[in-house]
Amino acid sequence: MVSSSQLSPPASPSDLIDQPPMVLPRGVYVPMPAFFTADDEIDIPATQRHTARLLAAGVTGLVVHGSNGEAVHLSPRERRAAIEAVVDTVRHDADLAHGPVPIIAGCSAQSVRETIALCREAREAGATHALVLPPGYYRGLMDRQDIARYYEAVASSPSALPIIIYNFPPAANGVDLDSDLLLRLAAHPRIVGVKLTCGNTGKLARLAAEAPPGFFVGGGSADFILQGHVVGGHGTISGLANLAPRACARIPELFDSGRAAEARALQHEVAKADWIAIKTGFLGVKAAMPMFYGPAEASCAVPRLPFTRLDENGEAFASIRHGMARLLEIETRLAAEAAGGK
Ligand SMILES: N[C@@H](CC=O)C(=O)O
Repeated sequence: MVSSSQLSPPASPSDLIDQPPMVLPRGVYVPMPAFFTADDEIDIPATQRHTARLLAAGVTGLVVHGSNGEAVHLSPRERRAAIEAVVDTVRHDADLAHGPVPIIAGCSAQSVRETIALCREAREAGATHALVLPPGYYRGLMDRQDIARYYEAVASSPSALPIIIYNFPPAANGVDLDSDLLLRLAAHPRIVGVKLTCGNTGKLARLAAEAPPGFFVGGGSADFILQGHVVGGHGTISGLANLAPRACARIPELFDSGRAAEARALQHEVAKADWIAIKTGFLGVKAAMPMFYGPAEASCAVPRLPFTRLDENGEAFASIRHGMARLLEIETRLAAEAAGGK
């Protein structure tokens, strides 16, 4: 799924300073869950297993510490450990024939200073980009100028990584950046993309039309991959791709090869399953891991307190079992086809 050779291999932290921002290739980016051991520590082997499986599925890039990754539950030391586990797997992946993989770290904080510090730590751990929510805690005191100042100051710091704006209003106290502000920010040379979890495909179309070349306009949920692609978006950064990376990638491929009806039919299935993932959030994605990857991954379903794993006899779990069954069939078929084609 990587379609660009513009990326250089993961560099040592000092190499990344002063380099031009890496352009994100079109494709499927996966915001990974955080995995915990029975002792509530970061589960490095589970993190690496999942990284390897996503790479084998051909995903374009990985996101550590997005909303699916329980970033707000992690200490700085744990954030670093998870990024390093992913970076290490990517660097040593023997099957990685398709080139370097962007590793995007969630680096959201409320002040410019703290956000830059998170970016610096993520860069030192090997991340290539930072995914940053607008600050929302003091929403009532902030105007557009403050939001613009926040992003431009972070992006201008030599310590920061290239920035991807994370427009997800429910996670930012309702702050929803419009296309005028996003286009202003896209002009900054180190603000290199946006994840639109707001689901506003009109905004997505305006950005695809008017953002500078190389600015990545990504949908932020799997339920509008086709809609975003048709209007010129560059891909998706979607939690559902943890479970069905091949189905997510297949939608634009079908469309581009002139099979629009099949692309639409697949998008319908993905959107139905994604609605379950949207309603159950990271708990649902985690709960579905053993369904998609086998009972040995049951420990992956465990979140950090105050959350608890979904009750296997409860309604939410039943909705996952039923609502994702068709997607599981499709993903299994696509995986078999890929294996057969090798
Ligand atoms: N629905 C979103 C949630 C966070 O951005 C996703 O799919 O990742």
